[in-house]
Amino acid sequence: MSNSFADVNRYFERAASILGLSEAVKKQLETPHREIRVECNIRMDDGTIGTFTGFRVQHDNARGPFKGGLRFHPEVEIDEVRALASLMTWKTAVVGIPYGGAKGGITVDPATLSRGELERLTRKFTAGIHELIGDTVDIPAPDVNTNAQVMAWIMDEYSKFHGFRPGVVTGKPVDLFGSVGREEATGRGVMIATEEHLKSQGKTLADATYIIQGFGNVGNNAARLIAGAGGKILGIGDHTGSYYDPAGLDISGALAWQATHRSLAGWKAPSVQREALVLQRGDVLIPAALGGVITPVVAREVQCSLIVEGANGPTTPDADEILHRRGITVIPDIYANAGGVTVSYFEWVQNIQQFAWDEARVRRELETIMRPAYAKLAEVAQAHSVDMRTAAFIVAIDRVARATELRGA
Ligand SMILES: NC(=O)C1=CN([C@@H]2O[C@H](COP(=O)(O)OP(=O)(O)OC[C@H]3O[C@@H](n4cnc5c(N)ncnc54)[C@H](OP(=O)(O)O)[C@@H]3O)[C@@H](O)[C@H]2O)C=CC1
Ligand SMILES: O=C(O)CCC(=O)C(=O)O
Repeated sequence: MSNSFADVNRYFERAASILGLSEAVKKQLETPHREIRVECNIRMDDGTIGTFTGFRVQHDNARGPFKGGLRFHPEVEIDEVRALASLMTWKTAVVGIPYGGAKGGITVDPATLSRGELERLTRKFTAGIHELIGDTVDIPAPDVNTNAQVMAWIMDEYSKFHGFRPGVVTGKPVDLFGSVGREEATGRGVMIATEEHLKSQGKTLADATYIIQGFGNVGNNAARLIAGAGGKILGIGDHTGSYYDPAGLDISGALAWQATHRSLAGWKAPSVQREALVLQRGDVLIPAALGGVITPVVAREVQCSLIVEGANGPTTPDADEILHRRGITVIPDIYANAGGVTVSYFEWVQNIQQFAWDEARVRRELETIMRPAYAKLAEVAQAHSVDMRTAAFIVAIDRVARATELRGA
């Protein structure tokens, strides 16, 4: 399952036509600025040569340097990277941080590589794109199957060409100019987005039950934080196992199991089929794995009344329409999962200032961005009588279009 650029552009078109943008401006905003494809040949541990393909799509930089994660996954391909890059443009605009949008990826299953092979591949990719990234140009960060260590290798490889520039990537280890709070930031942002919406309904996080698909960086931090705020998590799952208990799952137990076994496989809790997890009964569904998982078939059967998109592009446009008709509210990815890039922004600011913030400050500043952004979307949704996704795209496109016009051709 992957994201498609055409799908993102259906959402774009819907909002752009409400804004009354001309065809020329729409085309300018939709079209990626630059697409990089690099062949990465590395020496494998067994002495053979491994050939992998890496991509970086720089979608738009009207509002600041290109910004977005790097994904290592067997399904990475150019159309998906384009889709994810454009989502980054709209995401950074929705939360009003001074960036454009980009995304990268390498078509590889990192589980099949040794640590040494992974490092050589990361360095090869960095060497292939180093002239086109930089702390004022394009700033990668973690995404699916990449982490702080991968960012450290990118920073180190980049420094061989350009000297010490820690702001070239974010999501670095805290011991290597990373920011406290970046690791959990996307999950924390998902929690804040959920809390804001529940608040608008007169409820708290503790008043709802949750199903979370994906138990990686986004999913497990969202689960931990929501459970910590009193929310009852009924369902969780990763690639290896899905679990559902209407009485509530022991999230601390799941996290401890994952920490020692590196996945949820074998965890002792009532299990369900992987595809069935998102269809179970609960109040809030948080997809936090891959794109395209909420298809029209799923949308017709989902039982939760609120979907908070931790993943990028989890809902296809046809499914989105069905959810809308069924009265199911969707808090869209470009707002709901923006906590990660927001704390990446804080990391970049700290790198530039060479001054580290404490965790309390990171959390406080994240709240001051995420909470008013929700209020803005709710206001626009009401003013235009549209759903929250269309409202988010209206806010984002308006900001990017204004910056583009002010900068001129
Ligand atoms: N990391 C970040 O800061 C941000 C991430 N996102 C988005 O959030 C989503 C998750 O990213 P992230 O948490 O970083 O990635 P991770 O690689 O840390 O985790 C991905 C999770 O999804 C699970 N998964 C993969 N395929 C399936 C499947 N078919 N069914 C169920 N679970 C599956 C993985 O399971 P397993 O480990 O068993 O393979 C893992 O638990 C992505 O869409 C990403 O683009 C959005 C904003 C920021
Ligand atoms: O932290 C970042 O720069 C980007 C994270 C990301 O890839 C995303 O928000 O989808």
